[in-house]
Amino acid sequence: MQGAYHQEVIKECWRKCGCNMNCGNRVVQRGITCELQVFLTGDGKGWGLRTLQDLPKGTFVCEYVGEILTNTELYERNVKSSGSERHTYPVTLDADWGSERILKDEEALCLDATFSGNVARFINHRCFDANLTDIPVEVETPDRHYYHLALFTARNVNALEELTWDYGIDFSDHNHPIKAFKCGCGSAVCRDVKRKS
Ligand SMILES: C[S@@+](CC[C@H](N)C(=O)[O-])C[C@H]1O[C@@H](n2cnc3c(N)ncnc32)[C@H](O)[C@@H]1O
Repeated sequence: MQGAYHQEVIKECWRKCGCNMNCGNRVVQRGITCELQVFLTGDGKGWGLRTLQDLPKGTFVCEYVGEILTNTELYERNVKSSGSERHTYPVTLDADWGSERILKDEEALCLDATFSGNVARFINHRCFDANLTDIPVEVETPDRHYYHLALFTARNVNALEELTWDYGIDFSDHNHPIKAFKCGCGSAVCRDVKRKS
């Protein structure tokens, strides 16, 4: 994943720490605190998400919420809905960080926001220089098979700026089970250049 602000994993305080909810190491579990707005982008990307306040670099914006599926369940869901265009992109959870073990498909988890999610499902993609970056966060459970995926600002973001995230799509991979959209991120380093020509 891209972003100027990136660290491997955040472990937030939990019930065994003896602190309370005001502890400075309980950020993601307190939920969204900045003013966000879903808006119509008007540039062909459909709905998007923007901030209504200036956000300094490193601000927690929101969690990426979705149904937790195994890769096998996601594949079956995709097969059943083939033909209808997908409007959300499942996020693969890189479970077992730090371990050399390669997970089997039926074990590997992902978050699918197609039927159930939060405002993060309105965040549009931007190649490379997106203003949000994702950081795995361990909240409450030390189980490394599942973690929360939190989105933080990768730089200072001004009020009314659209919030964007690099979905990590390989636009040249035509064999991927999910057909990529034609990217209109507008980035000078857009990865979808060949498809446009
Ligand atoms: C997670 S949704 C984002 C919210 C979406 N714009 C909506 O109106 O619900 C992902 C979808 O948004 C659109 N999208 C996101 N980023 C885009 C981009 N850079 N260029 C064109 N379309 C984009 C694509 O249709 C994609 O399938």
